Amino acid sequence: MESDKRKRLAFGLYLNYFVHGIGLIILAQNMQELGKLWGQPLAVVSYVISGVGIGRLAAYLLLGSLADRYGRKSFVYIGIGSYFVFFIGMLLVRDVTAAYVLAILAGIANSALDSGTYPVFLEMGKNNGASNILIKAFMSAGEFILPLGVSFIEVNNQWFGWSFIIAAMILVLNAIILLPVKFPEKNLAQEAEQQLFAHILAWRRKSLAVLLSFYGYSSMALMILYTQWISLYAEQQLHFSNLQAHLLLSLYSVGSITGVIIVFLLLRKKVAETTLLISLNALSLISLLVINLTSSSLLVSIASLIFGMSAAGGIMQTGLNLFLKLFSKHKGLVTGVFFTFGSLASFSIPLITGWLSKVSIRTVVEFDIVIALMGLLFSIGIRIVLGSEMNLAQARKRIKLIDYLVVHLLEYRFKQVKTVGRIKFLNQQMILDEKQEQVVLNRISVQSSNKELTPYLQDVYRHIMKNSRTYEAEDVKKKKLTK
Ligand SMILES: O=C(O)C(=O)C[C@]1(C(=O)O)C=C[C@@H](O)C=C1
Repeated sequence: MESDKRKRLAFGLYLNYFVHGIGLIILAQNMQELGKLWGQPLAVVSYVISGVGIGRLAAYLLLGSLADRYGRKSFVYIGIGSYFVFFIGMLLVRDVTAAYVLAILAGIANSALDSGTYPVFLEMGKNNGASNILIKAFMSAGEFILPLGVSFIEVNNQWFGWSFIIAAMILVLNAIILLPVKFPEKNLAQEAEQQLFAHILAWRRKSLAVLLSFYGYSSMALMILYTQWISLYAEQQLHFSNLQAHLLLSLYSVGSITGVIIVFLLLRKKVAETTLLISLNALSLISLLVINLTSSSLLVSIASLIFGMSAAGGIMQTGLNLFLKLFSKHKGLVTGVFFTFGSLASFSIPLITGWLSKVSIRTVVEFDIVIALMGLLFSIGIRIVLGSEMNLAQARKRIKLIDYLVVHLLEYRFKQVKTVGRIKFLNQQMILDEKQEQVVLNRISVQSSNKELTPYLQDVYRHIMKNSRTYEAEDVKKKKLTK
């Protein structure tokens, strides 16, 4: 794919996620206005918002598997179209049932975009899935800008619907940007990837699918719980001022954006996904423990920043990337499965924590520690099942080190061979010693711990000994000449 087209495609796809970031919070940010429009109390508006989650849950698996069959572009367009109807429709409908249907449509839009987009970035290839991490950055930018826009509109006494209209306009622009772009051939990079994962046995693949799906749940749950409860926890349990308590969430967002950049750069440097999963999950566990164990506002603030960086810096997307690479024939379906588990978290965590909060808000935060621990265990499990040899660049780095050692050992061996050669020359013995060569080859067979490798090792040694003979002969010839 030419670089201009590639840039245009990436830009369009990212811009969709900027709008999606807006879509994620636009209903919550306009609850009062929407309530007025529909003549309903806030509780009913909140009920409508839950429709988004239902739409997601219903659509992910179906759309994901269809996206594998019918190509990605149509699904990106289904996403754009559904979101467009959602944004405009929300301003037009006057009854709650219609609004609920539109909310479900937003959920469908979300799943269509995801199933159509995440696989594409991997199929564009080249940077180890780092581009998928930037999706998160564009979402965060949308989530960051919308509240500012909403308060700007409010302060200037403008119509609340403008933010909906602007979001819809960006979608129209996107539809135009993406129209002439050809998406990469489905599963183009697949062959190379499959080579890399071809050795993974069926039972390992099954265990990895289960672990990564659970990781889809835990990584989403970790963030949802934190953002929902941290301010209340800081105010009620740590006795922070209202401002300090809300600042924690802002620090979390700043951390999240920083984390996205860090994870992006690390993935480009070919750091293995499993290394990132383990270290970032460990970091989010540690920061939650700090938040739980101290009430110092400085420490808690730093911990909130680090938690945002580690738990919300694209680590969920990193898990998805790994999942996609392992099952590269079914990228759409895998995206669907992963986010179905994520949606289950968005749906169940508010229910579970609502119930736990009756005990205390501290218990709720403790529950987040349990989730972080589970996430860490899943990551370690994934690393163990996968083995550490799955990253091409990393494996090559290890080979480089091994070759360095082998070259030095061979040099040392040739030095000894030279000595043997000179002794044989003095004793007027033949250079070729078939018996000795057989001794060497037998020894290799005894020494090699992997019997599958024995014939290869013996062949390597036949070549080494052939070269030893040539080396010995050359050395002897030189000696004769200098005599
Ligand atoms: O041990 C010897 O006689 C050698 O010359 C060394 C060596 C070897 O590389 O191991 C090389 C040539 C001989 O045919 C047998 C063995």
